[in-house]
Amino acid sequence: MISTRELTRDFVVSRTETVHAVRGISLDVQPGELVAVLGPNGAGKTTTLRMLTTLIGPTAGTATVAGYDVTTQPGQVRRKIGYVGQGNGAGHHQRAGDELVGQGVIYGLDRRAAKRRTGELLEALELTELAGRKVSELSGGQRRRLDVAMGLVHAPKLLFLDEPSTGLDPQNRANLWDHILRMREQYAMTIVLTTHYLDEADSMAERVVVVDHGEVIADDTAEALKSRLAGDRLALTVAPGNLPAIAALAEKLPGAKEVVAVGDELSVRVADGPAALPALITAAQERGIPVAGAQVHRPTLDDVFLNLTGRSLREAETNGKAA
Ligand SMILES: Nc1ncnc2c1ncn2[C@@H]1O[C@H](COP(=O)(O)OP(=O)(O)OP(=O)(O)O)[C@@H](O)[C@H]1O
Repeated sequence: MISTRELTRDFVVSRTETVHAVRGISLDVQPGELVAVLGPNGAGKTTTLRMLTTLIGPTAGTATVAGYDVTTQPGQVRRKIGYVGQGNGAGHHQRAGDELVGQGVIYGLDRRAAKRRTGELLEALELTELAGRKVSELSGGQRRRLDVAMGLVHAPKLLFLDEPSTGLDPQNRANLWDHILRMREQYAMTIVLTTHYLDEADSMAERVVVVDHGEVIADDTAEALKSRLAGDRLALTVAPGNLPAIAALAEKLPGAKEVVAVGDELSVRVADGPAALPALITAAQERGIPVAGAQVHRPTLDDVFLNLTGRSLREAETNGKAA
């Protein structure tokens, strides 16, 4: 569905400064995949999406989207894809239903087909009762759902969503996601989205592409990334006097690293927490070391990012760091 090779985009900001926003991204997306592109502010996510949706051209490299080349066949690409940008495009004084019909006509549907499609989408996104409302009168969550409908009016098989849930409260985020996943089933779509919500990428996407400083630094399922790059952390509570002995046992666990004792707790990073924990407790019992408490902490995608870059994605977000 998507194939890029060394896709690159520079922005010349002044005679002395060029921003290397995207530095040679090679990516393949198969039909039906749901891919989340994750990275801190300024990582190059939006720029990549803008190239794939033909809004801007690459400086170098190639990209084929839905069978067409983004540089030489942008018109064909646009007809095949849907794009929901950040803070999207519905006109504020238009009525929601009219906006959708108008969008359908722009995409070449005749008025009747556009109205039929509008009815279908309004229903699927639970907006039917709001069709007569002006866009400016919709809530943030409703407006975002309308944005998604706008991107789907011409029934694309490939949908790009740029930070679809940014600015929504948790309830509206969950609701938007319900709708997106339902639409995906209904229309058998491939979806590529950008997000900086770690939990969202983790739970929704089957595949996570981590981008930093304009490059892909990891690309796999969230589960695989977490177990390969971060591992689980075991935390055992024992009497302080027993910490050295239990630390020695922890060192022998498969894939053990970062063995740290703090207070009465021993922490160790292992490849497979649920398997390692009973093994460690058994070994402790055999040596007569009582274990007062034990927990397995599964890693987050933030642990993965930290592991890859030495920075936390959350910190990078808070500081608003740019590439
Ligand atoms: N039109 C432009 N002119 C100059 N620099 C740009 C332009 N668009 C983007 N950039 C720069 O390119 C880099 C990548 O920006 P991009 O918007 O792709 O990041 P992002 O990962 O989408 O970030 P965010 O999560 O904040 O949306 C940033 O340093 C940004 O300042």
